[in-house]
Amino acid sequence: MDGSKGADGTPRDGNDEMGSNSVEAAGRNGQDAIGPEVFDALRRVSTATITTQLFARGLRNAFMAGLRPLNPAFTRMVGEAFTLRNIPAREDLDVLSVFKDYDHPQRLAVESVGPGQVLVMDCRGQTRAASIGGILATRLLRRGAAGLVTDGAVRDSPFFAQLELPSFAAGVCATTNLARHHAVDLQVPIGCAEVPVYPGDVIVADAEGVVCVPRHLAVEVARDALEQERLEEFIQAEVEGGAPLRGTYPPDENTLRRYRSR
Ligand SMILES: O=C([O-])CC(=O)C(=O)O
Ligand SMILES: [Mg+2]
Repeated sequence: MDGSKGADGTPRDGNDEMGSNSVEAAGRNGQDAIGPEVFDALRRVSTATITTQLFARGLRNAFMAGLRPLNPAFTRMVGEAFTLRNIPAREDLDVLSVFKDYDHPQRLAVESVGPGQVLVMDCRGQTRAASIGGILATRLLRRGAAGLVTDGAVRDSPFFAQLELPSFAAGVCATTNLARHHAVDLQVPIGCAEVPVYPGDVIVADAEGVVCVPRHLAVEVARDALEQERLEEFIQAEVEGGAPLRGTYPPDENTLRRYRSR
């Protein structure tokens, strides 16, 4: 990519407070190389901005439409995806006694999510049973998880409304998971709200919802998203001050000059 321009075509200014160099260095070594400054940057930008940055790179299906935060006081979330895939339940297999096995995939998933990771569950959009409940979510919190995401439902939702763990779901349903879901695989590619999620992708959420950033794009999206928001803050102030859209949004050369010399 042209070093002087962001992915949305807007120029970057020089005083990048995240420090582009340190960020790019952090991403060089592949799977284990996303630096904390990248997560910090993604935590500071909106999911809307991130979807624009992904769109500019050809990715149009990254936002998990329809998922809502369960505790409006805890929506900011950034972490690597730890995935759990469910298939439809079968009555003869999915009975209460399966949980006598502490290594049941649903329980194993909860006990495997690492500090800073986000448990992302594929429930095929099926909300007529819970995918997780309050006790398991509490365990995730104690393990240091960054949050949980499901395209199914949760049970114990009044508890989730108080829980200090960012949690996003497509609905609420008191019925236990076994009624609809059979947990099968951990750490495999999944679909969540029709969005592909690969283990290790970077999951970002705010009050609007959840977006999945493919891992290999996390560094540049974080960098360019910060710059997009700086510019948009300026544009917002211009529009609040009475500026018309023409020349302002998107900014023409005049507006950009004033932005750069502010
Ligand atoms: O059966 C479940 O989904 C688990 C549950 O209620 C909980 O974790 O509190
Ligand atoms: Mg419960």
